Amino acid sequence: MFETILRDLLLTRTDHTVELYEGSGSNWRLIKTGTPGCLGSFEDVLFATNDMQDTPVVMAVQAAVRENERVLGLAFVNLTKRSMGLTEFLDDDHYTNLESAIIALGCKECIVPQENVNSKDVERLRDVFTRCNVLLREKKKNIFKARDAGQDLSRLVKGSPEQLKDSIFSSELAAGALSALLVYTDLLADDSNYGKFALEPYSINAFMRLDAAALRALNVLEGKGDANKNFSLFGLMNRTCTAGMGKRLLNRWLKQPLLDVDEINMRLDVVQIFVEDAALRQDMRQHLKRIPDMERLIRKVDKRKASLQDIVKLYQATVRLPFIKDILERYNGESASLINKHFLESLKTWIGPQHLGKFEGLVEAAVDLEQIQAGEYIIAAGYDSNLQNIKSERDSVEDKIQKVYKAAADELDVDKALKLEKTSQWGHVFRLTKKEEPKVRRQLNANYITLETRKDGVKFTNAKLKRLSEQYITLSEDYANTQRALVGKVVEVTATFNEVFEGAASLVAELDVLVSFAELSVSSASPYVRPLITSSDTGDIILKESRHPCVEAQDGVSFIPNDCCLVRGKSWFQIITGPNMGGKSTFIRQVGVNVLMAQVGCYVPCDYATISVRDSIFARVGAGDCQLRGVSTFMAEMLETAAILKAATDKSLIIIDELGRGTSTYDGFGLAWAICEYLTEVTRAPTLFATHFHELTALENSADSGRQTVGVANFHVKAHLDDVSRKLTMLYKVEEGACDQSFGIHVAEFAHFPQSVIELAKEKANELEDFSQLSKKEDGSNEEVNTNHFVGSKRKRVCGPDDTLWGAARARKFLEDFASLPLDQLEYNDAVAEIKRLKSELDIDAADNVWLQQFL
Ligand SMILES: Nc1ncnc2c1ncn2[C@@H]1O[C@H](COP(=O)(O)OP(=O)(O)OP(=O)(O)O)[C@@H](O)[C@H]1O
Repeated sequence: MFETILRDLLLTRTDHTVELYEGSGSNWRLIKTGTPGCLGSFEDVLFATNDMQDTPVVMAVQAAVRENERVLGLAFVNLTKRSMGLTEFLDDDHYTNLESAIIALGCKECIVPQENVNSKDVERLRDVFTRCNVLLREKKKNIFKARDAGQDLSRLVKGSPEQLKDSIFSSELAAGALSALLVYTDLLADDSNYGKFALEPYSINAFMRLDAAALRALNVLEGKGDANKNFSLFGLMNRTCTAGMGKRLLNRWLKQPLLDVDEINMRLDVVQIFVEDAALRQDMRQHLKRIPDMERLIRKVDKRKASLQDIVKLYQATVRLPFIKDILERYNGESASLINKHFLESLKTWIGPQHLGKFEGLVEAAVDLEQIQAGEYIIAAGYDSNLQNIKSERDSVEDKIQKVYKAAADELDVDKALKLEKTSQWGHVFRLTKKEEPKVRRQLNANYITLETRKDGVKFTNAKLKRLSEQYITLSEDYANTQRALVGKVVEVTATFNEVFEGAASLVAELDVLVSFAELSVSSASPYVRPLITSSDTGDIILKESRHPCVEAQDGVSFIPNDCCLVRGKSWFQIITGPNMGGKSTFIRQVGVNVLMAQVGCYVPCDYATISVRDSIFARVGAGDCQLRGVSTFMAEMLETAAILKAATDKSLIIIDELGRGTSTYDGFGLAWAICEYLTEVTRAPTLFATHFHELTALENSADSGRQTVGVANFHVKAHLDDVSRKLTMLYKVEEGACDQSFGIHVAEFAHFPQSVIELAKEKANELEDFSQLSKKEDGSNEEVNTNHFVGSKRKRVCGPDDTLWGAARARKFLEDFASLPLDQLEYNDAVAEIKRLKSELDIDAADNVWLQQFL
């Protein structure tokens, strides 16, 4: 139960710290502390029976304003991986850069300087951490000072301190954050940390940027409520088989998709090898499967907490490495030089006699490998002469004990009823059953010492056995102490190989994930394909017959594949309309998921794919759990959209689903249109915009109005409505062109609404449709007039897309003409005449345009 509670508090909810006290009465002592970012000594409990899937990171952040710009200094420590880093960057009001750094680093906990004010700014900062499920703790400002950072860091970090200077002194803010973090984590108090940490170069632009909304929309990581493991990309892609290491790397890779075309192709090359050669893949899996979590074992060795069993596990991993090398050497295809350079060269050095060969020799000499079968991990007696002597002496005492036993059995003449037993209380003793005891009671009383009489028999000894037993106990203690000291020495020597182990562990983890990608690609019902990758400035995003990997993997779903062609200047911005439940969300998300998978280095669920690298994916889909954060659904939607408008560039990918549905139809449509215009004209990112506002489809023609857009195209998801039975069948096929019906009431019928509710809904929808065409005259009679309300569930348009488009272009012209009048140079009367002229021209043009008339 303790393990379960601990897992919930520290791994799932990540909003608590845990302290464990030991004692009784009024005397209690704190013995363990853990927080989501520093699991501390709880690590052993948390991962005693479960693999460690993720390595938590704790960070420190402090902000300052320089020349009217917000600068953030960030430092982070990964205590499991023993790595740390620091960076400084500019950020906007929404802290979008900070959010992507939190996601990419897998931060679970953050410290910030205590602010006395409860400003909007601090609130927004807090909101970022809440959104990302990070425990935020405020710490005294004075620990965020850069003064000792350089000195402290040089004690903790491997390598020459000279190299550190640049990182430290280039940013005082980040160095201050690092100082605070070192105080908070108390790393300097434990000298086993000295010289052990790797300083990682980190830049917020190193990987594809993902924010919390995108992670959620694309189902990247496992969620608590997931019905099965294929619900999330992590669950689906996790076919890793090493204990823990592969899982953790996959977790990290999913949060850090690559940007460099060559790096992506390198991963894809390796995946391709294992996709194409099934035997190679199977053999590799067989060996990877037997590799324990080397990273955790190394850490135990580092902390000198490893047992002999841990050392044996490391040994079992190292003896597998030559097999892995042999499998890699069997490959002689096109990418042989890559395999050689990336894996084989280092692998060969590590397993050679100078490195792991020595370690294997140590284990084989020191550990009694034969006893392992019996589950005993002990130092072989022959490894140490002292140990050997103690063992021989103890063996001879044991022989003598056997002789005494035999003599007693002869003397008491109770045949086989006399037993010799080893107890913890008295050492070796004799035991007779209660039934036999009366027969020899006289002899016992005369020559033996009775120790205990219980149901299971009488325990007794004699002077000889007592003396020998005491000798045996002393020798056993000596033996155990000598064993312990020797295990300590073995662990000490093992620690000298840690750097090699670390290299080998990361190589094995990488192979594990890449083989896992290959396994997924070939084992799916329709195989995946290798994507062609182009840089972000060139190429399009073309996915032929693409699928959503997680939806496709659900039982009972027969997935209908769809093409998606985001072509620059033509269909870079796509508006997707169609009935509820028609598959719009699934389609737009699947494009995001495919792009993410490709940049992680995996094959994609398509028949053909070419992808222009994206530096970020922004997604606004679904409401999420915003109520918990004290924000209304609509406000959350607006906040997420604001972040997209601020931070997206032409190198991003934007996915927006049903924007503006949380407010009135008018406001929603207005916002949606304005956002689309901004995205097509300013941001210019490839975008998939799923909407129920059919009027938005008019944007497609906006290029005709002379504006520079990225290429807007309409698509719709198809559904079939049977005229006779009124049955609606979703075809899930995405086709070109707009759709002008929403079928909302049909979907309600599917959901088995009471018939009376359905009927009323239809009636009211019709009323609204009529209302949009009829306006009541004052005398109460109905007269058909042209109104321009965008209302009605089916939104039968009084003004069509062409009206809107033409009208908007004409209105723009009027405003431009008006703006270009030299009013300051004209006489008053001339100015009035000019304006009247413009107005009357507009009136004439607007006579046939329903949309324009509403403004006149
Ligand atoms: N291509 C497909 N092939 C098979 N089933 C699909 C496909 N796309 C979607 N579905 C199924 O249809 C369901 C509804 O899809 P989705 O949520 O994408 O519809 P939607 O158009 O966004 O609906 P709404 O407008 O109501 O939000 C999905 O849960 C999925 O089970």
